[in-house]
Amino acid sequence: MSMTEREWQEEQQRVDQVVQEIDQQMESLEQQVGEVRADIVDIRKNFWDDVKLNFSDAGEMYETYRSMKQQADVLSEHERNHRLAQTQLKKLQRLRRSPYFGRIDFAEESESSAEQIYLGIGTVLDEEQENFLVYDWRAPVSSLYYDYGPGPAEYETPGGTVAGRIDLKRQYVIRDAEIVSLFDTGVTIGDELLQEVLGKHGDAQMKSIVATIQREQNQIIRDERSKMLVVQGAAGSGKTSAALQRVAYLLYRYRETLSAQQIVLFSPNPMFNSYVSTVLPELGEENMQQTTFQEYLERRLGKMFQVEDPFEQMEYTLTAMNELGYEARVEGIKYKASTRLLTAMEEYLDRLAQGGLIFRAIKFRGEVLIPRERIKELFYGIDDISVFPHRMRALADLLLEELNVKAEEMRNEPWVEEEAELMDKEQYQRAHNRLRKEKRYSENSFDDFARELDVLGEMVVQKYFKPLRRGINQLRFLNLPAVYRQFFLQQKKAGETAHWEEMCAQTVERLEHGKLAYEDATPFLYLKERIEGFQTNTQVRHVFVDEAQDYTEFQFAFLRRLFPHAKMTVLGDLNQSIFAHAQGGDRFAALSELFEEGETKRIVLRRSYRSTREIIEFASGLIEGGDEIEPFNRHGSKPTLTQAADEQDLAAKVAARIRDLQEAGHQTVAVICKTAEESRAAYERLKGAVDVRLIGMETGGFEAGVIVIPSYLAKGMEFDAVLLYNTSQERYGRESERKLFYTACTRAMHELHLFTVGTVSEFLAGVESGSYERLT
Ligand SMILES: Nc1ncnc2c1ncn2[C@@H]1O[C@H](COP(=O)(O)OP(=O)(O)OP(=O)(O)O)[C@@H](O)[C@H]1O
Repeated sequence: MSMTEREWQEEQQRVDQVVQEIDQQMESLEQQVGEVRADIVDIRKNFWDDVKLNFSDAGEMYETYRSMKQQADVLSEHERNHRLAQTQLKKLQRLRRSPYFGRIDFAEESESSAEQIYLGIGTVLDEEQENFLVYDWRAPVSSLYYDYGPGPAEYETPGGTVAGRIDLKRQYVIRDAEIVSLFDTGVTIGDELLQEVLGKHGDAQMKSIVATIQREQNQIIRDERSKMLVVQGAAGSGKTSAALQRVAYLLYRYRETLSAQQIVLFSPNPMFNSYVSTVLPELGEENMQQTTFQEYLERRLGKMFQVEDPFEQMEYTLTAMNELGYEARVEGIKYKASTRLLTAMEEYLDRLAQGGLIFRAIKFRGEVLIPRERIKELFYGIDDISVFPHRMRALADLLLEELNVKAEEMRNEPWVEEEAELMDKEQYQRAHNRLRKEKRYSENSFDDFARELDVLGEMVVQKYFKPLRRGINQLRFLNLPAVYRQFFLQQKKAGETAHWEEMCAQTVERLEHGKLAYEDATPFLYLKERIEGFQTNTQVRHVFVDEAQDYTEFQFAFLRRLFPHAKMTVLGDLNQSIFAHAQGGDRFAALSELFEEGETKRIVLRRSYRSTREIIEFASGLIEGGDEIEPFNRHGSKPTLTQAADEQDLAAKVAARIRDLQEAGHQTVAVICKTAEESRAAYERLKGAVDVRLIGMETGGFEAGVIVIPSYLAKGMEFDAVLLYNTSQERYGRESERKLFYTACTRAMHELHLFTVGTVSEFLAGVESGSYERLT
């Protein structure tokens, strides 16, 4: 539908009016901010003048304290207002540039005339503070815009459902207060606008999608009922985008009670954190907390072990297939990810309750003070067979008592007396004072001297025992690595396992070297927590897990326990299950068991927005069920496959393609290699010919330009153009590498180019030969 000249003018006039109002509000806010700032400076300057300082007696002191506290309170209240005003000011600045992006004319059932509802990233009220010039996109009424086209429509409010009719749905692109484009749309939010948004070049930062949120995404964003929201979404279907918009929505919906600190996003790697970090600030919201599961494991276990990270494990599974013990390790990775291990471990814990825990002797100056057997005896002698953590605490108390007895005995040992004699004057004085206070001095100076020595001896022993006591309080007498090891020494073969003994032996050996493999980290931590007591986080209200296909069932069970008061939003794509532990089956099904029946909701996203139709059609041939993925109708050139003669030819051809892509104006170009090893080699070959950056685990940030990156690190991100460095059968031949290959292809927005030396991967057999172009 085309817009008449007059309509356009009228719309621009309205923009002008709103901008005027925003200007006024900004002006008065700025003035307010200025005043508050002046006040703050003033208070700070006069802080000590305004409080009455008087410390002469208790009453006065209290007065002084009160007056100081009052001043401090006034100051912090002012500072809070200042911060709020400044946030508001920033939001208005953004709104001034682009006050809204959508409009619906909605007539409630009972009324004949429609109200015009404009949607932007924040609320703008008119001068009287009565009418909404712009509604926040998260307001209840705004969901109409995302859920319906013209015709009957309804939305939920806290007070109930409001039904009516949409007469018009219009979209705007406004830049610097000028309407750039304007169109009316049907049910789905304008393909035109989406086309425009998606056709753009990518940059190093993820964008907000408020203006074009799709109906099925809106369901995810606004869900308030589910305790567990599970999203299975195709590559590029907007899972991460929806998750971030959902955070913004929750912060708005529960603004009185929920803060950004109470929301945690688990992301795949630190680089990803930087990639998504601008989305929320762009919407005028504070960022939620971001972490990786590895970061958590490190924090909990890093002092005890050298903990392997998931990408090291990945690199091993992708490169070490010819090494001894490879199969056993991969088998172990799968077993240790499963709830079979969880069950076996629970049984083990039941056995441990009766006997078999392993302790460390408490040693002092190289000698055993309390032997292991004694600790064991004490532990299993505790009558109360309640839960482990309580028994541990009781044991610690018994050991502390035992330690006191030892201290008593030790007091008169020669080394103690020697140390006591070496004590300085001050310490002597303290011993003296103590005896006086306790009225233990007699008239006999010889006895008194002995007593003094006794007290000094006690002081010496106590000083030396301090670390022991601390250790006992931290339950360091428990030998957890040995307890974990023992499990693998005793555990009988579980199910279909061809390399059981070898896997167990490997596990035991690694632990003996102070190493904890990634697959062992969560089970180990679980065992530790079950025995010592779970450390939970009761502050967090919402946990988001992105790239959820990478997590094990075991890890989910763990997260659930770690955040007992949180709702969970779990987003992933089973077709991108690239870890060895994650092959096959609907692994999200088990998630519903973490909560009560009816508390879990599943949403499936089939539409893919990232890549052109040509790229999706190519990539979906690589996986089973790929035909269920619906490409968004945006066209580009067909993917290409270039045959290279050898490694040198390969690098030359890749470099030439990179130059072409840069000339065509692509900002972000990724050369994706299978492994870190291959990435390094490719980088060495390319760096002389083109300006490239090598990305590894330790890379924290993400910038525009050309990068060389291992496949598993590129996960979750997107690039204007993707070049797959070497897609030979040798590199991508094992069935377990299929999803890795697919994941790499789906990182491309506009162009996808494959290169190969020798026979190309068999995975391409599933792809229609017409869907890509062969080059030499
Ligand atoms: N409603 C939308 N409007 C505009 N762009 C969208 C929309 N939904 C998704 N996109 C765009 O599609 C691309 C892919 O989105 P996103 O990274 O969130 O997908 P994903 O499902 O997390 O992908 P993957 O599983 O491959 O990591 C991004 O560029 C995003 O901006």
